[in-house]
Amino acid sequence: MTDTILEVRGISKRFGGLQALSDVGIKIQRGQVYGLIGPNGAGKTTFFNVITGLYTPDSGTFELAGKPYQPTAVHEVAKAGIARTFQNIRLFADMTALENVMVGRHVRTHSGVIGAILRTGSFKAEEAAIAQRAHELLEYVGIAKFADYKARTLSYGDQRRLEIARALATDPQLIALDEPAAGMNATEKVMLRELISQIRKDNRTILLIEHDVKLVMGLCDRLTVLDYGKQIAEGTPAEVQKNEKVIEAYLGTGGH
Ligand SMILES: Nc1ncnc2c1ncn2[C@@H]1O[C@H](COP(=O)(O)OP(=O)(O)OP(=O)(O)O)[C@@H](O)[C@H]1O
Repeated sequence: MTDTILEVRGISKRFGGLQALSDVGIKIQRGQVYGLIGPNGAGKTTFFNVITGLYTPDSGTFELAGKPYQPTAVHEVAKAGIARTFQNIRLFADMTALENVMVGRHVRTHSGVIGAILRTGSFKAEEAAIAQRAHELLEYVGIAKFADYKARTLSYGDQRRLEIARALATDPQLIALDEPAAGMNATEKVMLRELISQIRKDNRTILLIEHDVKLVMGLCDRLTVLDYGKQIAEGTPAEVQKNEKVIEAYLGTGGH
């Protein structure tokens, strides 16, 4: 078994006259927290959208756990083992927290639509198991007490935790978090950091887009820095922090 979870090479994506990504490649090892940073508009979300099947790249190849992988449809990506959260939270607002996590879990179930309509014995048993697993995940992310609350009534920070629980429900090989700390206060950020560390300790691999540089530097094993769609640096946080191009992109005339 390979230790590389995701390897992508040569990803390019153009929107009209704008080259959003130019020949970007990353390699994420099992158990790593891998960061993706860069100034506004650098191409981070586009990259996430490409690897999770929302955008079709103009070029590039993908391997997931050593096998060729084609991120076509979003549900296929989840089945293949990549789960994600969104910069703009995308929960089912009028469903309970528990139901939101159960939806994520259905990616891994077998009874299917016919079983659901006929409410067969195996369907009911499977639903009970899904509900139990969903409860465990709500506990894991620290919001079990809100299991029966509608998602929209949860605080911003708790909604982000709920998105993480829903992503974990698919049993991903890789969980991709798009700006999980956005809009969080300092206390929520500390809790998020603990949660991400815990997810890693539990042998999950994490790809993280985050604007909070302190959070990224503290959490990531390696990171890639994008600027205007180009990969300007790759390495450990210590290496990246010293990189001239990175300093220029964030602080110099290239800052945008
Ligand atoms: N669907 C789209 N159509 C046209 N242009 C797009 C589309 N999605 C992104 N872009 C453009 O591609 C560039 C990269 O955007 P992207 O959202 O990937 O950057 P980002 O690094 O995630 O930025 P931010 O930190 O602000 O979220 C931007 O110039 C953006 O306007």
